[in-house]
Amino acid sequence: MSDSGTSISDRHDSDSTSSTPQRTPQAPGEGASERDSPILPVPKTPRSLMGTAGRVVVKIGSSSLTREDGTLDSDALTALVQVIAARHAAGYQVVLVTSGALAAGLGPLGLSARPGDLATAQAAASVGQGLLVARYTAAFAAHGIQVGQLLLTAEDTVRRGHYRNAQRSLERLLDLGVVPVVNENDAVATDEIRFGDNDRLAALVSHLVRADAMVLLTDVDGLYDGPPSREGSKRIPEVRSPADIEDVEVTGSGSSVGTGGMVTKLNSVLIATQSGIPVVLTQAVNVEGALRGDLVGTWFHATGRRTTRRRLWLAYASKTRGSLVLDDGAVHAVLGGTASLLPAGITGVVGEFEASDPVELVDREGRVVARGLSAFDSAEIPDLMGQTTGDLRDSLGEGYDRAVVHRDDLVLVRRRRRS
Ligand SMILES: Nc1ncnc2c1ncn2[C@@H]1O[C@H](COP(=O)(O)OP(=O)(O)O)[C@@H](O)[C@H]1O
Ligand SMILES: N[C@@H](CCC(=O)OP(=O)(O)O)C(=O)O
Repeated sequence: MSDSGTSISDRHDSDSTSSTPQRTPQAPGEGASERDSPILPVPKTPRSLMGTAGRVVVKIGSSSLTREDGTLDSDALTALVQVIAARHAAGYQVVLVTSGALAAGLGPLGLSARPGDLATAQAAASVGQGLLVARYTAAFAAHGIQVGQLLLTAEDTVRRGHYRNAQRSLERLLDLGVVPVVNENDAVATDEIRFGDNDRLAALVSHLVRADAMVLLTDVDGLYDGPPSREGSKRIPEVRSPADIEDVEVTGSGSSVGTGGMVTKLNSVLIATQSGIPVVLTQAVNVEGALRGDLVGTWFHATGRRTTRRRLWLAYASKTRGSLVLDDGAVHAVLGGTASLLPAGITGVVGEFEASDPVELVDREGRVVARGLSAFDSAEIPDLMGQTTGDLRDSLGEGYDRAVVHRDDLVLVRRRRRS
């Protein structure tokens, strides 16, 4: 139990925006809570909920934890810990997702800049991670708080089994009043499975712990309507839906130490808000105000309700093996949100994949419409294309009269435009 007597949350979908510090025990796992919610209105997510959000994930980027010379900024770290410790003492739960391992490892290895090759970057992160957690351990200890380190890869946040393990550890740590300190497992994450930035990791951790809100801390005070360095660019205080920021210019390159710039932050925001978790994006120095619900940075309202782990994996963490080309009717049906992809709507298949592999569903121009799990091997599909399920049953037999991608195994990437 935490100092304040809080215990694990009962994290039902309906609970996601109305938390108080008092929580009731929950058995970790998936069960009914991992099923998609029925189509219900998205609860309102005003900033004022921050003040009483029972469980918050706070992510701080490398740019906010490093000095100009690239070394770790202990003062910034101490200031952040002070704010989180106060929140913890008030009976609220915080999961900290922190970057900075690589930066912390540069000095001890005599490196002056981020290494270009993966192996040296991994070595620096390996050296730096120990130092980083030692700093956090000492800084939280000054407030009587224990920290627990969790190093995750993309797979751990979405793959069955891995996901449950991570979820169980996080729940137990929070139950014990520990502040979990999470980073990507840089030393072992290969190019294939790594995030590279911690922004999406923070969103998937927020989903995993059913956070009530997520705070992204960086070196700029929120999302600007153009690159912040450009004269005249203004901060956007509030975003109600992705359509609000369709025309905003964002770049993937950010500070010299950060990875992904604003692009990965907006991806992260999309994952969280579509899962029912509102986000505040602001400068690290504003963390106290952000947690209080002050008008700092950019507030992104939740736009959806909690989605299944499988759909998250499909949308954000899986690597597709090939693609299915859809005719216009199939594109329209799939974008409608309730139809499965039937063989009749497929006009082509690209790449080699096996049944159950993730594939992209693309329109005639090659634009990705959705991602899904194919029910057939790529080699089988040419014989099914363009045929109705009735014809297929007659010609190939039962077992072929079904969807190529079932609705439950499909996530939209492009939304139907309002007409
Ligand atoms: N439209 C925009 N609004 C705000 N920041 C932007 C925008 N486009 C690009 N950026 C850049 O994103 C950077 C933050 O990303 P990054 O360096 O990866 O930070 P972190 O280390 O905190 O993850 C900012 O320094 C800013 O220059
Ligand atoms: N896991 C890496 C973080 C990579 C990174 O730069 O992330 P971010 O600063 O969030 O863009 C580290 O600890 O160095």
